[in-house]
This record gives sequence, structure tokens and C-alpha cells, in this order.
Amino acid sequence: MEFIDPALLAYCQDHTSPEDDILKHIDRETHARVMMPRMLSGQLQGKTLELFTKMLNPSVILEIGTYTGYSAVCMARGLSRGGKLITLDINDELEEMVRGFFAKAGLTEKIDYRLGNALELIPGLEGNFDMVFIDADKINYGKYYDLVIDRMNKGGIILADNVLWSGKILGNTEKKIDKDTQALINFNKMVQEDPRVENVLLPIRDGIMMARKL
Ligand SMILES: C[S@@+](CC[C@H](N)C(=O)[O-])C[C@H]1O[C@@H](n2cnc3c(N)ncnc32)[C@H](O)[C@@H]1O
Repeated sequence: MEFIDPALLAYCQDHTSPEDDILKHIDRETHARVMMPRMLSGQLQGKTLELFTKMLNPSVILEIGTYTGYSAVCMARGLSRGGKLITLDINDELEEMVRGFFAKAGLTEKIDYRLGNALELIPGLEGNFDMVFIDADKINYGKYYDLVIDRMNKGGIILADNVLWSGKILGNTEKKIDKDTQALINFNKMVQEDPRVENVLLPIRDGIMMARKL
């Protein structure tokens, strides 16, 4: 489901800074060699993440769900000197390719890429976070939120992708609500009712929930 008229979407893309050769390369290789290339953030969301990072100036970002590294490259590019991005993914089959992309982008110093189940890796990470991007399995969004919320610095931002789930969160079709959709409905409600944050659901691409720790 497209959320805005395709012509308007094209207009938005035409008026957003274009991808450079590295991001074009990641996009092309992902589409040519990897399953489910739709998971990649893409130009509009990637630039949004880069600019959010530049505005927030975080020291530490945690990304849950690296995939082929497109969003990681965008956020790492927004970091100031000394800032770092920890990015986690369970899929080790993509490791060589992803490390190659980070090297090509000149970002190996800024990106700490770790493989494993994020539910197990996060408790072992040291320190707090200034920005977290949740973009892994939808069923565990609530658990990821619970794992990071008390480790967010004051004013820190949690971003969660795909919270509109192609519109399925409205539950207004004949079909039974599936587990991922229900998990996202629960997640959005949980954030909305959490007194520890102020939040806005941005209708960018498939929806980004932004929650700021008070
Ligand atoms: C939507 S993709 C991430 C897209 C990426 N952030 C981007 O914008 O280009 C989701 C990723 O989450 C990973 N994932 C799923 N379950 C996970 C888990 N329990 N721990 C860590 N990563 C997980 C998948 O392997 C997949 O690569």
C-alpha cells in the first residue's frame, strides 16, 4: 500500500538529497543478491535518519536490525567525530557483504557491527544510548523497547520502523490480524501510554514511531 500518491512520492524523492555512489551500490547489490530487498530503508528514510542524527548529535546510537547496512551507513554519516553506532543483526550470512559496504563507505571506525540475537546481545552492551533505531523482527518490538528505555539518556530518541505496517495496523480488512500486525498495534499503544516519553508517529514510508525520553 502506498501512503501517498506515487507522483507526490516521486516529487518528495526528487526534492531530497540524492543517494551517493556508495548508497546506490548498497541498494543495487541488495536488490541483486539478497532476499527481501524491500527491507532496505532507501533514499527518503535514509536521509531522514542521517539528518535526525545530525540534529541530535548522539554519542552512541544502537541499531537493532542491520540487514545490508543501508540505514547504518546513513546514521553513521550523521555522527560527529568520536560518535559511534552499534548495529546488531542475527543473520551472519550477510556479514562479509555488510563489512565490505562499511569499509567501502570508510565507516569501519564508527560502526561496531555485532552478530547474534539482539534480545541476547543488548543486555551485554555497556553504557547508555542517545538514539536507538528499532528495525528487526516486529514480534519483539515491545521487548526491544523494554530493553532500551531505561538505558536512554534524557532527551534520547527511540525510532521504530514499519509501525504502520502497510496500513494493516488499522485492522479494517476482512482478514484476521496476524501476529506481526498485532505486535505492532501493541507496540504503538505501549509507546503512546508510556509516561516516560513524548512521542510522534511520523507517516514516513511505512511509519516511524519517534519517542523522546523525558
Ligand atoms: C528490516 S531489516 C533491517 C533493515 C535495515 N535497518 C535498513 O534499513 O537497511 C530487519 C533485520 O533484522 C534482523 N533481525 C531479525 N530478528 C533479529 C533478532 N532477533 N536479532 C537481531 N537481528 C534480527 C534480520 O536479520 C534483518 O536483517
